[in-house]
Amino acid sequence: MNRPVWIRHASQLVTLAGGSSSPVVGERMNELAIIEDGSVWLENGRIASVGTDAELEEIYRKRLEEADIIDATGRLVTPGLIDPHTHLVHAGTRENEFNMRLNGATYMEIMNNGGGIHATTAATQKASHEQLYQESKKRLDLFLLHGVTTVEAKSGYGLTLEDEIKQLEVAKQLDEEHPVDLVSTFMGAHAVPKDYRENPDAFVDVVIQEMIPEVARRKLAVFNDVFCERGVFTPEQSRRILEAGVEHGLLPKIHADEIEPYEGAELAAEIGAVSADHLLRASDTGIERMAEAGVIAVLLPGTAFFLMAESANGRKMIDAKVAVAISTDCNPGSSPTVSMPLIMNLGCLKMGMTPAEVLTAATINAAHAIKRAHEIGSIEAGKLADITIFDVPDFMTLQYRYGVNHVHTVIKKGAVVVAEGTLV
Ligand SMILES: N=CN[C@@H](CCC(=O)O)C(=O)O
Ligand SMILES: [Zn+2]
Repeated sequence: MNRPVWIRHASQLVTLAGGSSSPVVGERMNELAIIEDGSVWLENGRIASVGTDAELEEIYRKRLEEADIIDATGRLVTPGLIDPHTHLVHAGTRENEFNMRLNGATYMEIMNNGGGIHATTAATQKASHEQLYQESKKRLDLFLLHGVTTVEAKSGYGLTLEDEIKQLEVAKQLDEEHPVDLVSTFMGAHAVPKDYRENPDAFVDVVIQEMIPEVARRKLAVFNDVFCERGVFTPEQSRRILEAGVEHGLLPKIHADEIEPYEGAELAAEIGAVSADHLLRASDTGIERMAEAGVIAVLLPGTAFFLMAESANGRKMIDAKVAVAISTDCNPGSSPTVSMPLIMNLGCLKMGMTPAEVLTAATINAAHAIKRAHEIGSIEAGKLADITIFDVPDFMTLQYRYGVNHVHTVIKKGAVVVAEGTLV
C-alpha cells in the first residue's frame, strides 16, 4: 500500500467543489471554490480530505509522520486537467498541408483532394498496432507533462471495421498501461472513404449496420461521434448514425458547425447529445436550443487558431447559459497540440472567457463532457486523486503568463507522475 500524500500550503487550492451533479453554467463558471493556504490529503488513490493547512494538520495530527509531503508554497493547485476531445490515436503528421494552407489552400479543399483526414487514414491503416501505440504514447506523455490526467480519444482514421477497431484497441491498451486515463469514442463517421464517394449513404449503412454493433459488442467505446459538415455527413445522415449508436448504448457527440453553419447545434439539442463540439459557426437558435437541452459545448480554440478562422463565441454561449468545456482537439490536421494550458490561454484571448471560466471549462465541465464528473474534475473528498500543481501563485497568473508550460507536479490516482516538470 502506498504512503498517503499530503499537499501543503498551496497559495491557491482551486477545488471547483460543488459542480459534480450537473455541468456548471452561467455566472457559476466563475466560482472556483478556492482555499488559500490550501491542503489536500491523498490516500489509496483518492482524495481523503481537503481544507486549509491548519484544518488538515488538526485532522491528521496523529498520522503526520505517515505521509509523503509535497510543499506547494507559492504554487497553484488544481484538479488534473481533462481533455474531452482528442484524435490521439493516429499515425503520421501533416506539416505539408500546413504549408499548403499558408499558401492559400483551404482545409476542405485539401480534404476533397484526398488529403486531410484521408491522408491520416491511409497512414493509420498502414500502421501496425505497435506503431500506433508508440506514436500515441509519445503524445500522451506530453499531455501528462502539460498537466492533463484524463483524455477522451476518438477513432475515425480507420474507416474500415478492422482499422477502427485497431485504433480503439490501441486506446484501450494505453488506458491500461499509461498513467493518463482514456475515455474512448467511436468515430467511424469521420469522413466518407473515397470508394464510397458516389454513394455516401452506403458507407453510412456500413457504419450503422457493421461498425457500431461490433464496437458496442466489444465494449470499445463509450461515445459515438460524427463529423456533421457540408461535404462530409449531412445532418440527416448524422442523426441516423447517432441514433443507431444510442440503440447500442453509445452516447452521442457531434462535430458541429465547424467550417460552415449546418444546424449541427440544433441537431445536437434535438437528439440530446452529451456534447456538441467546435461550434465556430453555430447559429443563435442552435446555441439557445443547446442551453435548453443541456448539451455541453466543447470548444476548441486551438483549431480555430491553427486554421486561422474566427473562434467560437464562448462568451456568447456562457452568457446564454450553455455549459462550456474546452479541449485541444489534438489531431494532425487542424490542431497538432497537446497543450491544455495553451488552450486555456486561447480561451481567454480568443473566446472572451475569463481566467476562472477557462479553468472550469478544462476541469469539471470537461469531466461532464465525458460523463466522469462523479470521479474527476474537482478536488473533493472521495474523488480520484488527480491533481496538477503549477509553478505560479494563482489562477490569474496562469492565464496571464501565456504560452508557457507552468506545470510543476502531476499526481495521478495518488502517485506522483510528474515532478519538477519531468516525467517520473
Ligand atoms: N473536423 C474533423 N475532425 C478533426 C480534424 C481531423 C483532421 O484534420 O485530421 C477536428 O475535430 O478538427
Ligand atoms: Zn475533432
